[in-house]
Parts: sequence; structure tokens; C-alpha cells
Amino acid sequence: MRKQVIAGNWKMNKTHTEAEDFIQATKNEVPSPDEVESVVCAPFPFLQKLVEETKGTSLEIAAQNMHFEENGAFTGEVSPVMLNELGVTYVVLGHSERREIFKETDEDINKKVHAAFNHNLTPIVCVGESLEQREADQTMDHVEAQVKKALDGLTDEQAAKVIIAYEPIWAIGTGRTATSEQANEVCTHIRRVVIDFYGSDVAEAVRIQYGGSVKPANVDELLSQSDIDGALVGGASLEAASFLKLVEAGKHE
Ligand SMILES: O=C(CO)COP(=O)(O)O
Repeated sequence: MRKQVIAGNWKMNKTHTEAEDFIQATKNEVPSPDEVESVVCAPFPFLQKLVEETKGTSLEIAAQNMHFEENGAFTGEVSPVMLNELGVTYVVLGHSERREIFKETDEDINKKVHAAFNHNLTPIVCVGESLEQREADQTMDHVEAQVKKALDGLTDEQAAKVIIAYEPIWAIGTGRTATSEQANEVCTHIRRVVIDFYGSDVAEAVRIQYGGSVKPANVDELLSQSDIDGALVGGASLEAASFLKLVEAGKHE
């Protein structure tokens, strides 16, 4: 039985005070990590404080991106060494907003995945198709190619630890959720791709999240699917009460 991972991706939201208030309201309320992994993916300026404040609690703090190099002339970037030093445990890589707006390529994302493992960070790798691709029946091929490229060159041990987030772009921030069947169909396909590359033991261990307009009202249905092992949540993770409902749902699956 795979443990569910519920991650709130705040994106570029919240003031410092709002971030603090959220953490105070949730850090002692989330279930034990034996039951569900509860993660908040916060903007860089808040990470150090939030990691300190959640020490000894079951709430984990993640970054939303990083560079793949350890240091150098990359103005405005943050390195895996810095995140590891802060005590961050997970990092979101290849979110569709990074791919689309900031032109990240599959090659960049693969380098970042390797860099994450080299620095003791667990990557949450995002994949997903656009509406155009879904309508042209290219979803499976596109997602398959993204997964293969992101995981290329990992050892079995590393691949088993990757968290893959399937986020159809048309469902992000639109209120339009994939049906649980649509979501599971793609997550099952992703697991098959992992079987082809790394065998069934690794594929059984890999956690696959769904993301895209997840909220307390639809989370149970999504998490009850056979190949969905958690959720990556934007809008509905911004309020403490809503986030707590989502992690609670993860506990029951
Ligand atoms: O992009 C997402 C999480 O990474 C999903 O965002 P929403 O939950 O706001 O649709």
C-alpha cells in the first residue's frame, strides 16, 4: 500500500504574515507521516522560517523550483545545495507554469531531477497535457514522453522515490477537474511507463499524484482511484481549513 502525499502548491501567493498564520494553524493539526505525507510548497523567501517553525511536526516544507547547478553565474536562481542546507525536503520540478512561462525543457527538468537526488531532495515531477493535446488524442503519448525524459538515467532506488504529479493543464486553476476516471487512466499509464523502464517493484513504489482543481469536495473520489496516490493542490491549499481537509482525506485512502 502506497502512502498518499498531499502537497499544497502556494505558487506566488501569500505575504509573510499570511504564510506564518497558515503554518501556525496547520503544523500541529496534520496527521502523522505514518498515515499521510503533508507538504507545503512555499515561495523561496518563506522557506527558512517555515522549515524552522515546522521542525518536529508532521508538516514538511517544499520548494517550487530550483536550478540544476550547485552554484555559479545564474542571477536570480536558487541551487539544490541552498535548499538542502535550509532543510527543505521536497522540490516541485517541471510544473506546467515553469514549462510554459519560463520555457523549461524536458532536458532541464531531467537535470533538475538528478540534482535533487544528489542533494537529498525528493522531486515532485509534474507532467500533463494541454487541452489541444487532449482533444487531438495525444495525452498518453505526450505524458509518456515527459515521464521518460524526466526519469532518464536514474537508478532503480532513485526512481522508486520520485513523486510524479499528473496535472492536465486544462484543469489547473480552471475549476474544471478531470473526472476521477480520466485522471486514473493517465496515472495508470504513467505507472506502466515506469514498469517498462524500471520494472514492477519500482513502479509499485512510485507515488503518482493528481493535480488540477482538487478541492475538499472532490478529493475523496480522486484519491480512491487505484493509481492515484495523492494530490498536488493550488487554490484549495491556500486556506488552512481547506488544506487540513485535504490531508485528512489522504489519511483515509
Ligand atoms: O497547478 C496546480 C498545483 O500545482 C493546480 O492548481 P489548482 O489546484 O489551483 O487547479
